Amino acid sequence: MFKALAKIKALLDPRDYTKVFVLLFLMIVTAFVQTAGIASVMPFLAVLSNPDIIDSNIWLRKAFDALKFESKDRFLYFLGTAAFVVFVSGTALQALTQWAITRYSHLQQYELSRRLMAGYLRQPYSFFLNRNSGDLAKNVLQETAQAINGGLMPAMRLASQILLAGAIVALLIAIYPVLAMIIALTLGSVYGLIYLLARTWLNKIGQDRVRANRERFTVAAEAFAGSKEIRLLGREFDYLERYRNPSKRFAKHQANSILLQNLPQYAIEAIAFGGILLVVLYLMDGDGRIETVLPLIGAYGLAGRQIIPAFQKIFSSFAQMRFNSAAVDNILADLGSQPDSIALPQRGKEPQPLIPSDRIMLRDITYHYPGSEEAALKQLSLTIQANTTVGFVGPSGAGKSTLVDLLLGLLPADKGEIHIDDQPLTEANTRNWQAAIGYVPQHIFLADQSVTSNIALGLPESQIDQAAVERAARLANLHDFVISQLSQGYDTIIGERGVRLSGGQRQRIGIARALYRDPAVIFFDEATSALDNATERAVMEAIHNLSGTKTILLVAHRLSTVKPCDCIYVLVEGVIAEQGNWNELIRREGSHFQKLASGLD
Ligand SMILES: Nc1ncnc2c1ncn2[C@@H]1O[C@H](COP(=O)(O)OP(=O)(O)OP(=O)(O)O)[C@@H](O)[C@H]1O
Repeated sequence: MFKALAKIKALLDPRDYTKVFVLLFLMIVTAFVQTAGIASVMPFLAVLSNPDIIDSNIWLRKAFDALKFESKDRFLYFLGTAAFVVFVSGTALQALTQWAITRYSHLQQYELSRRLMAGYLRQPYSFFLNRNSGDLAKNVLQETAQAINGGLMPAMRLASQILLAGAIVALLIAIYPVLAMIIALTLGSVYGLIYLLARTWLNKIGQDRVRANRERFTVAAEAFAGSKEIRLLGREFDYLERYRNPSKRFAKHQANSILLQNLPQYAIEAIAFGGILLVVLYLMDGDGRIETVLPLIGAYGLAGRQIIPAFQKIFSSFAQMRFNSAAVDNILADLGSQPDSIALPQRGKEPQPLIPSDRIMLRDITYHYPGSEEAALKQLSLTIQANTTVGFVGPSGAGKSTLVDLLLGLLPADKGEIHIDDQPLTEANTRNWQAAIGYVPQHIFLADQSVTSNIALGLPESQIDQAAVERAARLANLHDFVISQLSQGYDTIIGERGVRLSGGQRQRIGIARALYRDPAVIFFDEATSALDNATERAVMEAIHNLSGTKTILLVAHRLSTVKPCDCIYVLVEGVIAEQGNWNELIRREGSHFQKLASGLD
């Protein structure tokens, strides 16, 4: 139990701990006032059934005299009104507590999902290589709600109901100890027994719920991302089947946990009804005087009305916390310590670009992908002179994209160093290095936004420099197309993943995006493969025109793309096999480059 509470504490924003104490204070006051409401009915019923009790009962006499009442009838009205006011205050306080708990919990849900999202965004790039994006989105959007609604909320409710039930039981003990003990023990043991029996099962279905949810999100994300291929292959039914099983398991577990939470209520209601009849008979069996019995019955009736739901809520909170402990664990695992995390850049505070003026140097770089035995890069060393254009070619799987990702500061080398001029690339200056870079990847990510927003990706509209957008679009050979063929020019929305554009147009948006910041170093990773020959020639001409003023690194399959490069590196199985300019390499007999040129490698 303490472990569960410690986990729930870890879900909270530490800045909000004091609010938990305020809530606890509110709960204590509520429990006290509600119990006072129950107790306050006793003097009223005692006087109602026998007005002469005012003379014989010392407390009633004192109150009657102190408040200077003259008639017993008026005193009775006063007692009734007082009981009503205290009772209503208790109920109002209960409503206030529930409101505060609900509001606090929902704000914590927002805060938790924001913290988790920030945590993910801070993760190193290698984290995303091993995680499913559908799973991450599900954790941020849905599982945080589950952890709060099924972990934090019930824990709060548990505290408030334990306080209330405790206070009522204490009152009942003060009135009639034996009966109070019987009631507390009966309720406690019925609920306790059901909980003990269901505990392990709740754990099991809670864990499977998390698994089933992950599976159904992954299948749904795959089905929509691959809708084209799935349709062509006619695999819709297979995807539906793959979705059906986890989806059904998920629904079943949710329903079963709710059913279990409510199940004892029905049994307890029957027991309670019989119990009240027994209490009445038992009390009447004593001295049997109505003025003694009626206040007790009244107090027990009201207490029962409060205590049974309180026990029910205590039980359902325990059950809910047990069922959702796997969801809480799942969030905490990702929220936990993130030793590799990188601080997010502050808004409006662009890091100072780290621009190479002399060279970019790699020394003895080795890199293994996580879980992979074979190194993708093996003791690779090379020097790129600043403001030159270099090309990387090589057979598929040779390590070209891996080399680019290391140079981009996205993957950390296992061994070796990268130097920008004389500065080693470290965690501290990676953001500065990245601020100097423009990157066009193999697969361009496009947002379902306007052309302008895609070129200035992620920037708020007010901060977009439209002149820079157009300059970049002209360089990428995109401007004429946007102006003449898109109905709303740069404001045209291009659809999810750019579905309303051709492959070549998408790639040109990617190129314009890389050029938008007017970077000093530009990486093209197979960036022109989707362009037709004429467009590629035009784009490459524009890019090569930048050489001399910028450092340009090109990864290419089409050898013609790297022909004008100052230096071409041939990568084979993670090492630089050959290097030189086009003329040198093409003349080398039996070289890898010759094989690549003739299409044999
Ligand atoms: N995320 C990953 N996890 C494990 N291994 C990977 C991962 N990405 C790439 N690899 C492996 O690393 C090696 C180099 O891959 P890389 O993508 O760098 O090659 P490439 O030269 O760019 O190939 P291509 O020209 O086909 O794009 C390959 O053997 C590949 O299987």
